[in-house]
Amino acid sequence: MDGSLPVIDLSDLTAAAPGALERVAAAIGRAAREVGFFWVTGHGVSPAVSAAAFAASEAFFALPRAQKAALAIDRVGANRGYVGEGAESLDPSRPPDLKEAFNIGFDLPEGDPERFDAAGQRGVNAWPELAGFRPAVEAYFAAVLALGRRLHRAIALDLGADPEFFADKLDRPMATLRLLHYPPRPAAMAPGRLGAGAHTDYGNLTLLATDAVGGLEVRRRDGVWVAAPPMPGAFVVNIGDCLMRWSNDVYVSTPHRVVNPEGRERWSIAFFLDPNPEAVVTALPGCVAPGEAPRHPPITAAAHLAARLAATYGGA
Ligand SMILES: O=C(O)CCC(=O)C(=O)O
Ligand SMILES: [Fe+2]
Repeated sequence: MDGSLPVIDLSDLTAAAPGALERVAAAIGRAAREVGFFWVTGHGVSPAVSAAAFAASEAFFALPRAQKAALAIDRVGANRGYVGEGAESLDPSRPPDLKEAFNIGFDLPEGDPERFDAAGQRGVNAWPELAGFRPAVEAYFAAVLALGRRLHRAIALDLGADPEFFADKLDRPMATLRLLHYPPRPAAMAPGRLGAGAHTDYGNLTLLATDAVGGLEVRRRDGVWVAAPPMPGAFVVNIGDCLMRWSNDVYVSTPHRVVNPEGRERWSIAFFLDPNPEAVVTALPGCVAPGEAPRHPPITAAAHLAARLAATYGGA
């Protein structure tokens, strides 16, 4: 593999054609077991919606530092808000990532008793004062959430469950959209510093849209890092740790990283889809051989995510 990840065309699924779910389920199942990463085309997310989200992201990161800092994640809470350059190490053994990010979460409506929670995943988004930013980002959020849920129907089928298995585990998800901005690699930089250090993603699925600059690298099964060149209009989808656990490790959550390009900025938008906080993550029956025990004990999705986030921000 030279970085050419499998490409799965979802056109039939998007159009609800007969047999499409079975075909896509088989293709995703193969990619999820062998690589843990694949591209999707024909996904139904409008190019205009994506372009508007990228434009909103560029406008946000161009704001004066103080305006971004006013929305800092430790002020906003609940994993929402601005993460400045140097604040995060996706690979905690390396110097901090050379990137900045803005997180938008799945908000429950006003008056919902679970709109806030003590465990820190539920909360309310903070928005910059930028005309058009919020509607552009919310439209993109809704589009990728719908796509993520559609992909889960195929995944459930592939893992031997009913296609609707995940529906009530993703109706109030811990979903996070991250606008990401990678500055060009500076001339003098701490050795080993990357845009995003090697990591696996924490949740069920990640849907990543990148610009045409490149820099994403994926670790092959044999340990070799390969570049995953951008594919305009497509999403990179990868399996996260939580879905690997649902699948009893049948699917792989594959390490990846971002190397900042020389002399160029890079923008990407990652959408992390995690289950509802109270969903109990436990191996699907179809993934456990008769007479064998699941490889991991059950855990709530909230506890799983909290543990992974704590490690990244220099905690546990
Ligand atoms: O920006 C990218 O291309 C990838 C980012 C990523 O892997 C992450 O934020 O988890
Ligand atoms: Fe990632």
